[in-house]
Amino acid sequence: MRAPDMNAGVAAGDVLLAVENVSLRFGGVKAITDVSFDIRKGEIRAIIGPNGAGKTSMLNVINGFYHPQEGRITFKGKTRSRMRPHEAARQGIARTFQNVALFKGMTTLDNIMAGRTLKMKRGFFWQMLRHGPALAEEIEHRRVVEEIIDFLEIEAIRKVPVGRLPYGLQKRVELGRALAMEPDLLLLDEPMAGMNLEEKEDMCRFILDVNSQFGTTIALIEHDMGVVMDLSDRVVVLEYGRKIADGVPDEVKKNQAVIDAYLGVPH
Ligand SMILES: Nc1ncnc2c1ncn2[C@@H]1O[C@H](COP(=O)(O)OP(=O)(O)OP(=O)(O)O)[C@@H](O)[C@H]1O
Repeated sequence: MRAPDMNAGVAAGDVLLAVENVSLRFGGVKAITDVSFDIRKGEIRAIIGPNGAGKTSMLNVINGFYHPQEGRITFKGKTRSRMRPHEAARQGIARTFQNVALFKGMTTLDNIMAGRTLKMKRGFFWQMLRHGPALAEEIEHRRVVEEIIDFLEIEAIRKVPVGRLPYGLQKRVELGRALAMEPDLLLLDEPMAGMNLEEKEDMCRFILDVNSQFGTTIALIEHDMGVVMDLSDRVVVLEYGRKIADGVPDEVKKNQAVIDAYLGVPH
């Protein structure tokens, strides 16, 4: 697979996405309160915190699903006002979900192909004709998809409907579909949830390989602290919607506020 587009003048290590003073409320519930952090190009950034801390809400703000009442998001140097998820996807943000969100009756191949939709330039009419430029485009999409299948080692299940696959493999297909968008920023919501040890180890390896081989920047939510500390370059910690720590894993591990949050100590 080609490395994702290194466009937009964002050099490795520069800020790819900035979250500034974001607050999000649902009626009287404060899901996020005045949170700021950034994600640098090329890094693996973890967002952690106890249940209900606001992690999923934060991913939903980043990918345009929720619109915060306050604060702003800057991606690749552009500050957005309101943006819909498909616009975020078009700008290079892909995501996977806490519970697998695939077309269960469709094959692995078709699910990953569905991830290419945004990249398709020719309209429906041309695609139907499967002729000339549309055919050339389809061949190119196929090539990328086959490379992803190869990369994720799922050749054996390419024609299997995903509903029949074990959970760990479904999660891998979901990762494949997100990769098919060739994103600049990949958001993973609990990529190891519900997996056994072997499946977790596989997923860790794929995440590290996506990051190192394609240079894809990754932000992930994960509850398994061992995984978080092993995978991440930097970790931001939320509790009750507020940021309580931000730093490299070794610092965050020793942070008293983080230890208290995980032990449920009130402060
Ligand atoms: N759509 C919504 N409507 C109302 N309240 C919501 C909504 N989404 C989240 N919340 C509330 O916002 C807070 C943060 O929830 P969120 O799901 O972002 O936390 P989380 O850290 O991802 O939790 P978990 O680890 O349990 O998935 C919670 O109090 C939750 O009940």
